[in-house]
Amino acid sequence: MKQDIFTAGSDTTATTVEWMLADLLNHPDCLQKLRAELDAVVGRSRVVGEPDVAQMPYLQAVLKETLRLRPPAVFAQREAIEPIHVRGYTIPVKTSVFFNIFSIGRDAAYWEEPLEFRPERFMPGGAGEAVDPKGQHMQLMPFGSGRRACPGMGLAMQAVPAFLAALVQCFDWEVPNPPLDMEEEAGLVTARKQPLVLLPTQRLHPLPLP
Ligand code: HEM
Repeated sequence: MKQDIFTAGSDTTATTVEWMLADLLNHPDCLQKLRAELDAVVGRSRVVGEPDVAQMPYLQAVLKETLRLRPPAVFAQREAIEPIHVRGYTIPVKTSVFFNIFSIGRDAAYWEEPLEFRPERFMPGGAGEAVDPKGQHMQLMPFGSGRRACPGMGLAMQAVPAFLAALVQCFDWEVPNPPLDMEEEAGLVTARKQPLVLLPTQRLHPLPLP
């Protein structure tokens, strides 16, 4: 059980932080907006933390957009406990059924220009404004849904954006060899194919040395 929690909770969260940062670096206008929100809500005299996340709608939108476009867990699996009829097909009892979380988030029937990284779609007035990623809306279910949905989703929705926000607040990030390669590695967790190599420059000094 402990092993399950560590395995399921470490790669997923680390990968999400990496993709968030990479997508922000590819979209400097989004990075600027996030910095402006950080300056307004937190300022520069302390490090952003989990309690700030609720006051930062743009940060939350960046997280949701990353989970839509680059969900770390690409599918969820269930077993039919009785025959199910879907669109003229019958799924027999005991059949494994896979939900393609990756494709659902990129479905053009639900998401305008689905391959574009656009956190604004989750901001007030955007088409995704009311869409909750925690398994209530089928067009976005990065944590799965139902009784076996991810039990770490509440933690992830707090800790991941707080960590990313601290990276953006405390450092400027330079891409040594632009453009960033955004290819995905096939696997249980969709990691970056190439490691995210960046050069950090300190931007604020949250823990001044004595
Ligand atoms: C961005 C972060 C995360 C994402 C996207 C994610 C996604 C998922 C998904 C899609 C599932 C399968 C759900 C289903 O079948 O309906 C799952 C299961 C699970 N997750 Fe997460 N997860 C994340 C973070 C975490 C964290 C932080 C923990 C623990 C601290 C965790 C623990 C688990 C466990 C134990 C399961 C298996 C649940 C079961 O089989 O009943 N996850 N996760």
